Amino acid sequence: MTSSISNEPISPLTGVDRIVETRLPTRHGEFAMVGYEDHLGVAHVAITVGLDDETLNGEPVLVRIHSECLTGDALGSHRCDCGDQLDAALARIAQEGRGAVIYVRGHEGRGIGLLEKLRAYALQDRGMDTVDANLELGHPADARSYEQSAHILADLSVTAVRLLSNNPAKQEALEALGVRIVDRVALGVADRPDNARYLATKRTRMRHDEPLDLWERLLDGDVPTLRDDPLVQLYGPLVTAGPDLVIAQLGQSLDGFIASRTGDAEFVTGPEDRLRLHRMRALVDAVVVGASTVIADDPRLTVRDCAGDDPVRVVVDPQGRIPLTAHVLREADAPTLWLVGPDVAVPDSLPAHVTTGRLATAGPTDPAELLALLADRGLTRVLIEGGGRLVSAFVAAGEVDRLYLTTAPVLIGDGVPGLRFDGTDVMAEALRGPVRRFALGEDVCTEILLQAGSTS
Ligand SMILES: Nc1nc2c(ncn2[C@@H]2O[C@H](COP(=O)(O)OP(=O)(O)OP(=O)(O)O)[C@@H](O)[C@H]2O)c(=O)[nH]1
Ligand SMILES: [Zn+2]
Repeated sequence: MTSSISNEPISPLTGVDRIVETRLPTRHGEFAMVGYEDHLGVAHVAITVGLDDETLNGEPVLVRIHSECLTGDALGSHRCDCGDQLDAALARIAQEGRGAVIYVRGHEGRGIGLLEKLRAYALQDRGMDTVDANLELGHPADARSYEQSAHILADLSVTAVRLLSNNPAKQEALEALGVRIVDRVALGVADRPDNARYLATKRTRMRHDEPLDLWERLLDGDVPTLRDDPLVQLYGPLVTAGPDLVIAQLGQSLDGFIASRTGDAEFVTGPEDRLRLHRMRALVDAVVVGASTVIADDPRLTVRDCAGDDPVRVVVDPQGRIPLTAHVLREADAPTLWLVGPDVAVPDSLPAHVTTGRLATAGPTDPAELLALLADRGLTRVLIEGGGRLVSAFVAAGEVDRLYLTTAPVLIGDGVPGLRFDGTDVMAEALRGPVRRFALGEDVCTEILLQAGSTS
């Protein structure tokens, strides 16, 4: 039992009156707003964008039918996901440039009213789930009717809908009222600790969709409009950056070392930062390291801690120093591009996953030249992963768009330094950029926007 929705075709007797039109500037942009009154005297609003366009012509329109929820929408309650969904729906529609949010009043508490919903909350505080709480109070699990929504859609000349909802029963109820729904678009917002049980109940007992994995969505290039989700905040800009992107990263101690003086770099930063690194690998075409890093750490450079494809592993090795036993040369778990200087003798028979390329000199590699070499091979989204010298060269050359420095709460005292480049005499000339900070377990990852080219 998921709804008490009437299957009656929509009738003019239960129609809505269009009362007023105005505009609504919001942080998502400006919307048109239409106020309606239904036959019971309840007011509803449609918040729309791009619908006055003559070209609408039967095109499916992105629509959110949003049930009033004072606690979630207005008070920001985390007991439910309504506030996040409303925000995400407005953002999505604004982004698409066409669509409507129909805000249905009288739907409070799945149609049982505000005070009854609060009574249901009180029962849930004592352990009952959201369905049983409604039943215990003598209500159906879902008491909503969608007739006013169907009428409002008709009034807006929307004849085909892409419904933003995770609730198949809502789609069925609207279809029973004659609304043509061509697609149901998931409105994925992240679960929160406070609403996890409620959302789980909606999934198991009310047929709501399973949550979308945010990371999988980001990998697909889809950036959900969850402004306060750390995953979206940290990786969203990398997903939307387009085909050309150079990022660099280092994990270091609070006193600025990436390894001890013996070169031991194991566990400088914690597991959360390691996951961050694997995610960044998954978002680029190529991950670039210097020969010293391969010699010291023998890294695999693959994506293992999260879903995602392995990037091409690029080793910058102008003097041909890395051993043939290095993991990246020996193991075919991902393609490797081994870049060596003009005079380095490369063995004839290298494993099939290894390609070689020639650098112009045996001296320090010019970052711009290296990026051009990678671009020639179609590798235009690049992560400079380490070590300190390579990252420093890229930063100093002004070739890094975003630098990620994770600092761990550990003092090494002496060791392999992180960033070192020709400094400035006065602080006013020091390299700065807009920063964002992300707490990763005990570590702090600082992102600095360096805007490639700004320092050269
Ligand atoms: N009775 C009751 N209503 C609740 C509870 N939590 C949220 N609501 C109401 O549920 C309504 C929203 O319904 P949901 O089940 O969250 O979502 P939906 O509209 O069916 O589906 P989506 O389109 O995916 O959002 C709002 O009116 C909320 O006030 C609860 O524990 N009990
Ligand atoms: Zn709610």
